[in-house]
Amino acid sequence: MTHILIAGLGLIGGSLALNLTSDTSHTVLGYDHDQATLAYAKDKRIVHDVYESFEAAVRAVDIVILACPVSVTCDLIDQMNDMVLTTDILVTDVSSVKQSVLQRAEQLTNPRIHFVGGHPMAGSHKRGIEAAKEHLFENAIYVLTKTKSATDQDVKRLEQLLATTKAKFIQLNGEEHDEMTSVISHFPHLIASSLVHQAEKWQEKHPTIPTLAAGGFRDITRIASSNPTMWQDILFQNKAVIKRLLEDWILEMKDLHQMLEADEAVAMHDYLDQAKRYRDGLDRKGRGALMSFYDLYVDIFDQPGALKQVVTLLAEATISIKNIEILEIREGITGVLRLSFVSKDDQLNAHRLLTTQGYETMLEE
Ligand SMILES: NC(=O)C1=CN([C@@H]2O[C@H](COP(=O)(O)OP(=O)(O)OC[C@H]3O[C@@H](n4cnc5c(N)ncnc54)[C@H](O)[C@@H]3O)[C@@H](O)[C@H]2O)C=CC1
Ligand SMILES: O=C(O)C(=O)Cc1ccc(O)cc1
Repeated sequence: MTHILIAGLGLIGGSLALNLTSDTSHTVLGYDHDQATLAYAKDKRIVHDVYESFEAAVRAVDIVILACPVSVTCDLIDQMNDMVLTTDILVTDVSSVKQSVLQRAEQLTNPRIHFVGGHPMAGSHKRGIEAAKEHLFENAIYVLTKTKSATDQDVKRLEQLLATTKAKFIQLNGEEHDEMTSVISHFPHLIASSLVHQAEKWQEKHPTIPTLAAGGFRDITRIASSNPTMWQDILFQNKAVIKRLLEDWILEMKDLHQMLEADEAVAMHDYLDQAKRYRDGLDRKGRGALMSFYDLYVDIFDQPGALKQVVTLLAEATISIKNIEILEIREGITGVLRLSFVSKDDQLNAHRLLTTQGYETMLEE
């Protein structure tokens, strides 16, 4: 029997708990500072038992998963270092930022603790245990980072433990991780929020702005609806990289301003074209750092009956859909469904099936 502690039973900790309890050889314990979260976790059997004391919980297990906000995770590593432990413990985390966590982990002097950094690169805009989902990490990239207190065997053990998540593991060092996640996750978050602020400011002049905010604006600002407390923590924990990206971004915006000022239409076209090429290529390169899928666009009419029809057709043909998004649709008017599939085969089979049924579809190549 492996005894596992999850410290921080929110969206990520709760989702991992749901995975780990599905294996009967695991006893999963939970620790959180929020009483209601502990009560919910126990009541819904998301964990086998809960603890109000972090130290008591650590003493009861062989493996600890730290799933609190990044700054709290750093403090918990320090607390574990001061504990007198009688058995070896494999410790990992789930933090979106790695260097600040690894810095603490590399300072560990407690010989009982073996630390492997972790980051499952999937989530949602929701927070808290009630949003936890067992399948949250399916096909997602799960980054692992070895520290000097851990062996390759520890990394393997963690991969085996987390195999039920169906995530894909890769190893990166902290610097690589923080630079890459800044580019594709943390910094875009800041920009999404700034676009929303811009819309809100312009709404003073044009009150109908929200009515016009259609597909493009909604697509690019979706992540601005995420948990502000968590993102504030991430941005400050990864401050050095974010500041560098922000400086580059400001220079690039100045270049764009200059192109308009000087009527450099060709340069602007090239800028947009180069972005389109790179963006189009991302989906073809298989799974990115955040997941990429094989997409199919389908024209539909008259929601929600039409949506049900498409989903039923695909379900009957056992083609599984990973994600559905409705783009720019209003009741009773033509709309576009974006269906995402995990494999190229599913995408092509869905394309064939729906076109033979008379649907107008477009494959994202
Ligand atoms: N939300 C997302 O999409 C993703 C988040 N992460 C990382 O996962 C970690 C957790 O994020 P979420 O689960 O989304 O947040 P969450 O807000 O859903 O859960 C955090 C949990 O930690 C608990 N907590 C907070 N401070 C605590 C403290 N001092 N002592 C004990 N418990 C405390 C909260 O009560 C809550 O249950 C963060 O480090 C985040 O960077 C990683 C991948 C995706
Ligand atoms: O929903 C999205 O697009 C996300 O960006 C989810 C997410 C949030 C934080 C992470 O560290 C990893 C993934």
